Amino acid sequence: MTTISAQSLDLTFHTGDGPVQALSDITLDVAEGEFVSFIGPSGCGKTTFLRCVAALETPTGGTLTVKGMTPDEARKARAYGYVFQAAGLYPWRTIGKNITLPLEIMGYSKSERQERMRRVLKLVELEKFANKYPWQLSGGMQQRASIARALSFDAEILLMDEPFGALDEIVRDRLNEELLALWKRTNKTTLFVTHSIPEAVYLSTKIVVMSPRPGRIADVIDSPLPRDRPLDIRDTPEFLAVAHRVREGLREGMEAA
Ligand SMILES: Nc1ncnc2c1ncn2[C@@H]1O[C@H](COP(=O)(O)OP(=O)(O)OP(=O)(O)O)[C@@H](O)[C@H]1O
Repeated sequence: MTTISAQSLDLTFHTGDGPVQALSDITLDVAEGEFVSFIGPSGCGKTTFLRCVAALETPTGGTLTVKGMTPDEARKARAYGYVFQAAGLYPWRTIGKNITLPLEIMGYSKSERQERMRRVLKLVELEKFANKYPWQLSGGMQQRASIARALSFDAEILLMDEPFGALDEIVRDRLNEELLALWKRTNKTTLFVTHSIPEAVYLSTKIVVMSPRPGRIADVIDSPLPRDRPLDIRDTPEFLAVAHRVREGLREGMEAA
């Protein structure tokens, strides 16, 4: 079943310096349970596309549906959770209270909030940290807490905008493995923005390679890799072949721009 469908999507920002075309003719279908990465140079519209899905931007052309609804209807139906590059946790609230905050706003009862908070902290293996404050956690743990918060209200779609961009490579590798395991357990449809070719290839069932000015799709790669992916799959010829195709797509996109 198609969860997200973009048909000939355009978005032009009108700025003081004239129009900026951020997205041009984006046509893409994302099936339920897929893990889709968006990769491309800075300014190619990756974040803008996610923001359109989240109803934070309004396209100026084309159509976009989320679970058969307009993005705004999907937002009201709480179809997605959003994870940003910075974990965005409130420093004065404990990890547990950061996670229950959106649930409180949504009107869940106290016992339901506690139950959900415990469940999602367990999913990201932070169950012992509910009473700690964000500054008592490492950057990677904070990002996991932020993922737990996005999962807490059972959104079917997870939107992740470079969630591991600020982390060192070893932590990032571990979080990639954990995210993959989490995705397999929860089967969430995931849209994931990254600048890293290995990260995109390791995580995704589909890789969308974008090119800049205006942001267009240069290539869409359906990954031939199995869903079970130990980290050392990155040394296999199949993995390297996909990585090569992504690199080619990025290069061709840059040359055409
Ligand atoms: N609110 C806005 N007003 C005007 N221009 C904008 C706005 N938001 C984004 N843009 C422009 O739209 C283009 C796409 O931006 P976007 O942030 O989506 O790119 P990106 O691929 O996510 O980049 P990065 O990898 O650096 O995060 C850029 O040229 C950006 O300057």
